Amino acid sequence: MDPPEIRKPSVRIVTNGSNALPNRNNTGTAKRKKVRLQPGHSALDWSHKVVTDGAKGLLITGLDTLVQDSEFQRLNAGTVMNQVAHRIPTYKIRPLMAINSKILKNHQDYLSKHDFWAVYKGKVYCLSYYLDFHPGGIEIIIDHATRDPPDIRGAFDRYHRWVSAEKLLETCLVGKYVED
Ligand code: HEM
Repeated sequence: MDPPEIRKPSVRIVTNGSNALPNRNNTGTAKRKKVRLQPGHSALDWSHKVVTDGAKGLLITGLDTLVQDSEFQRLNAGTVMNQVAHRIPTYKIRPLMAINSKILKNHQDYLSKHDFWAVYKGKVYCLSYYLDFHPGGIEIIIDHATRDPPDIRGAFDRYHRWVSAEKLLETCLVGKYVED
């Protein structure tokens, strides 16, 4: 018996010649583009860093300048300042520290990336250490986090709604974002 005839699909697949995926795929999320991470920067390495350094509050940069910032002192008088002075990890401080756009801008050193904070769902996170672990690269986060308004929630959801940022950045929490 002759083998069944194999028919070519009638749908023509059109590419732009660079193997790029279309701008939006059928799940409604945006084009995916992974970067090559440095050795020691896998998701597993990040989980380890969170429970070691993060738990001790060591994943937060810029605290020395923060406590001297008069705008920060104005917004966070009393019990919060006390906890910061006692070096309580910021993710444990209650009520959360209040950060406005003026304070945030002093911690968005996107050229050296040594002190980089971003707003996600109304909370301020320190991404200085996480940036090198981000599978989508550093620039895309910096680009969105330095826009006005600064909340990266929309962009985040367009690329990976399924990722739990709150969990990944649990110990990178600086405080809550407040309007000026
Ligand atoms: C403006 C904000 C952000 C944008 C536009 C963005 C974009 C991207 C892109 C383009 C990728 C590569 C997608 C792929 O090919 O898999 C990616 C992957 C990823 N990003 Fe982001 N990202 C943002 C913020 C964040 C933040 C704050 C976190 C962590 C808390 C994060 C966690 C991840 C993870 C875990 C992956 C891997 C997802 C997977 O493999 O399924 N991203 N991101």
